[in-house]
Amino acid sequence: MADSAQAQKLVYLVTGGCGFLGEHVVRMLLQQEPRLRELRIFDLHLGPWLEELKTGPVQVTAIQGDVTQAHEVAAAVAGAHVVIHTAGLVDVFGKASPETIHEVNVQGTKNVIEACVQTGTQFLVYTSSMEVVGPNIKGHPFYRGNEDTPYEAVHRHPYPSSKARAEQLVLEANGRKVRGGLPLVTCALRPTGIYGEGHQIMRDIYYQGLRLGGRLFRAIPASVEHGRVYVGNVAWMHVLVARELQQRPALMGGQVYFCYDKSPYKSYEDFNMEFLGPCGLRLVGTRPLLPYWLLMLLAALNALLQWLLRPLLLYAPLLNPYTLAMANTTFTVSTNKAQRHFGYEPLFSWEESRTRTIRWMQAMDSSAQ
Ligand SMILES: NC(=O)C1=CN([C@@H]2O[C@H](COP(=O)(O)OP(=O)(O)OC[C@H]3O[C@@H](n4cnc5c(N)ncnc54)[C@H](O)[C@@H]3O)[C@@H](O)[C@H]2O)C=CC1
Ligand SMILES: C[C@@H](CO)CCC[C@@H](C)[C@H]1CC[C@H]2[C@@H]3[C@H](O)CC4=CC(=O)CC[C@]4(C)[C@H]3CC[C@]12C
Repeated sequence: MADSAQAQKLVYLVTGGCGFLGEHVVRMLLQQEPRLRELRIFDLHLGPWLEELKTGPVQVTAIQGDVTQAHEVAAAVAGAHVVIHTAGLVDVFGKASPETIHEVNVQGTKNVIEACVQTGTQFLVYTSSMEVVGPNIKGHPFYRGNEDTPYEAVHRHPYPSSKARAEQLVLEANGRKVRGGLPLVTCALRPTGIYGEGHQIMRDIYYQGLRLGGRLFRAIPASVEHGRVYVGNVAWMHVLVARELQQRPALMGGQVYFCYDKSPYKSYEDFNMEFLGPCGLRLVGTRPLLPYWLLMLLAALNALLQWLLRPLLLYAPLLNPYTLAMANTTFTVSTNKAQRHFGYEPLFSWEESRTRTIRWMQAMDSSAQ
């Protein structure tokens, strides 16, 4: 609990607070951070659900803005004690140009750092990604690794390259003097593939399954493990890290933490079936139905079609050479660094995470009918 001197004194800013993860961080802060006085939510697109939050005891300030615009960021950051920077362009499907991805993820992060320095905000938590590590372009497995596991991180795709550069900038900024002379304290959280209520890709896969008559066809061997973590636990880690960073700056400043919980190690497709199965979908095949070379060919064909059609329309299917490589390369984490450094334990068990996700999918299903 908060000590009385600090009760309801703090101003937090969440960038990207209307996104999939951002909304969970916002709601978690309101539930779990008793020292909050004001919560600022900064996003390119504000959600209508923000209105319901404005009736509670914490002042909720919605700010429509763009992280690529330094002056908008500085205005939002001024007077905040803590910034949680989750805003980002998450695109591995070729919807946005590499320049736009760089602008939002790298320049946007630079703007957030500079705003903290100029306005005197001392604590910055950055939502990074497992992708800053891998899987790398060589397809090397990362099997239950931790933050110190050696791995050749080599990126070509704009999304992981931009996340890696932004993370580096955030970590390098740790210790810089902010206005007033105090040191900036930063750290980065690296979620693996996040799932849970509001997950757009899960929604897309679900509707794809419905279009295919309630079936999905196995494309990836069941033996390939893909790390997943429940959105509620990722949000909880953000809240805890932001709180503890203020108590233990020397230990936590400049550190990276993978986001983890008790979700089981499975292939991307088998894991999704934990939710899609109870919603009536079936995964056909115990082994991939198509040989890998044929999948690669289809993925390459999709990439070619995307390029050819670009002047006319946006063709951005789930399967492309990058997403195929992601799904087909083992990448799982096994670590207790967050527990050791700031006492993190998952707030939601696997059973609860699964039930909540299924309930959300079933509600989505009935509202679609
Ligand atoms: N979804 C996943 O599995 C993972 C996501 N992440 C990271 O978590 C963060 C949040 O991702 P999601 O919630 O999945 O994505 P999302 O797309 O649902 O949320 C991102 C939010 O940022 C906002 N945003 C985008 N460009 C902006 C700009 N120029 N100015 C202000 N706001 C802007 C969007 O409007 C959106 O509300 C991202 O930084 C992403 O890289 C990391 C690991 C896994
Ligand atoms: C080959 C298809 C056959 O079913 C399946 C294609 C699945 C892909 C769309 C996903 C497989 C792995 C996902 C990524 C992974 O979970 C890590 C991520 C981290 C992030 O920071 C952002 C999201 C993502 C890139 C995630 C995106 C979707 C996949 C590539």
